[in-house]
Amino acid sequence: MTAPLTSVTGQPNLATAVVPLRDGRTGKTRLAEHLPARERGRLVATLARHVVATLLAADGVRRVLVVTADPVFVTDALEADPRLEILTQPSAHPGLNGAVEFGREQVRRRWPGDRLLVIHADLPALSTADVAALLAPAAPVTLGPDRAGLGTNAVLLRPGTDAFTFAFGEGSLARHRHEAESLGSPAALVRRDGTAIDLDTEADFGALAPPVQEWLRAGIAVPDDGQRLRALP
Ligand SMILES: Nc1nc2c(ncn2[C@@H]2O[C@H](COP(=O)(O)OP(=O)(O)OP(=O)(O)O)[C@@H](O)[C@H]2O)c(=O)[nH]1
Ligand SMILES: C=C(OP(=O)(O)O)C(=O)O
Repeated sequence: MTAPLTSVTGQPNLATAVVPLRDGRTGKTRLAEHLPARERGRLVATLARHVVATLLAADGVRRVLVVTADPVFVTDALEADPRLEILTQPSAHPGLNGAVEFGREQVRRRWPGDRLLVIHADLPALSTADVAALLAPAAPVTLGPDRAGLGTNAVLLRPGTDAFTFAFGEGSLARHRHEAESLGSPAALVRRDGTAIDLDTEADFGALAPPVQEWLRAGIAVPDDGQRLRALP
C-alpha cells in the first residue's frame, strides 16, 4: 500500500531531490566531437548549477542531494546552500543506477515521509513550473520522459514505493513504466520541454530555445579563449 499523498498536517508531502552527477571529466561523451574536454567540464558544471538552483527555487522541494563520485569538482561547480548536500557515491554503488539507489537509501533513512524526486543534472530548460508539474500527479510513480519518448530524465516516487527498481540507461522509459505497473498502477507521465530536453547531443542543443542556447554558450566560454565559443553550432 502506498502512503497518503498528504502528511498528517494536511500539507502535501515535500520532496527531497536526488541529482546524480558523474564528474567534470568523463561525461558528455556524445558531445566530444564538438567540445573539447575543458568545455565539456564547464558545460556539466553550468547545467548542474542550473538544475540545482531551479530545484532549490521550486515550491515543494525541501532539499537537494547531489550524488557524485567527484565531490571536489561538484563542490567547486555548485553554489553552496544550506538546503544542498553533496554526497560521495560509494564504490559499492557504481554507475547511474547505483548513485540514485544510494540517494534513495539516504532519503528513506533520514526523511522517510518525503517524496523522492530523482532528476538528471543535464536539463538546461528546466523551470520551477516543470518541477511543479512533476510534483503534481497523485500517482505513486511519476516519470519525465526524454524528448524521444524512450529515456527517463525524472522519476518522482511517493513513500511506499521502495520496490521500484531504478533502470536508467538506454530505453529506460519502458522499464520504468513496467516497474510502476508492477507496483499496482500506471505511472503518470509529465511531458514538457524542460523535463524532456537533456543535453547529450548536438541535436539536443538545437532543440533548445535561443535564449537557453545563449546562456549555455556563455557558461561554457573559457574567459581567456573566446575562439572556443564557436564550438557549438
Ligand atoms: N553519480 C553518477 N552520476 C551519473 C553517472 N552516470 C551518469 N550520471 C549522471 O546522470 C545523468 C544522466 O547522464 P547521461 O546522460 O546518461 O550521461 P552523461 O555523462 O551526461 O553523458 P554521456 O557521456 O553522453 O552518456 C547526468 O546528470 C550524469 O551526470 C554515474 O556513474 N554516477
Ligand atoms: C540515462 C538515460 O538516458 P541518457 O543517457 O540519454 O541521458 C535514461 O534515459 O535512462
